[in-house]
Amino acid sequence: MRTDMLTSLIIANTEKDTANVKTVGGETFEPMIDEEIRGNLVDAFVAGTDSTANTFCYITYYICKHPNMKQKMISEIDSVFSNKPYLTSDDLLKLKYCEAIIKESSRMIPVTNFASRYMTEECEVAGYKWVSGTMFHLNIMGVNSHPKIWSNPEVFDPDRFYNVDQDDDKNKYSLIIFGGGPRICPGRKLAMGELLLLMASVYRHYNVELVNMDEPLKIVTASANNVQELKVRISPRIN
Ligand code: HEM
Repeated sequence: MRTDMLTSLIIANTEKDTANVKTVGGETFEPMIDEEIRGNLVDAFVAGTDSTANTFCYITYYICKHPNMKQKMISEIDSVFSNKPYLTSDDLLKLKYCEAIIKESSRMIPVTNFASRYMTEECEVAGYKWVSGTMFHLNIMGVNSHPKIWSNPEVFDPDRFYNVDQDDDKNKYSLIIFGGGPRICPGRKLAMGELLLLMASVYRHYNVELVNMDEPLKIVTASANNVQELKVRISPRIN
């Protein structure tokens, strides 16, 4: 069997031998019908395209504004590429400074400002009782720029995430670009892999510069923070 997403959706919960129904802990799981498979694919395209494309624009903007950091990133990319024609998934794990840049760019401008939760039961949050039917909006932008959590939150500084313990509480709960809990973004690992590969592939071969270094990033905020325009000058690198 191939391991692509469509195959995985088609064979999900399919017993290979006889029956098409699987029972786990008394619950029955059946293969998805075509509409469900289509729905999952549409979800992935809708949630996974603009999010990653916009994040790549934020990254481009911030590193072009900070030439020293850009140079450090390029040195890392060159050292991991070495003389290889392409990168493996293991190589991507070595791009620690690039990963820090992705996180810091997303902290400065998250793709979405809010994640929402609808309470189906009465609950207690922050010492208050809330009735069933309450809708909570998690303020992602607010958390990612909270001065109690981040020193100088308005300053772009990838070192916040470079060579630090990724599992400490601050990293786990204070940077919520992908949401959290059972509804956390299911595409987060794919998105990180895509962004690392794109950064490495572009900056290995090209110089990218902002056409106008003084122009602020033009963003239109709807459900996502969409980059309206980002003019860059691209030229081949001379190695
Ligand atoms: C940089 C890229 C991305 C960012 C910043 C991002 C961010 C988010 C956020 C904040 C949520 C809400 C999570 C929550 O409510 O706790 C979400 C949900 C979701 N994302 Fe992503 N995402 C990205 C890429 C992707 C990709 C590549 C895919 C799929 C291929 C994807 C598929 C989804 C889906 C299906 C949901 C809804 C999950 C649910 O409601 O159970 N996302 N994403």
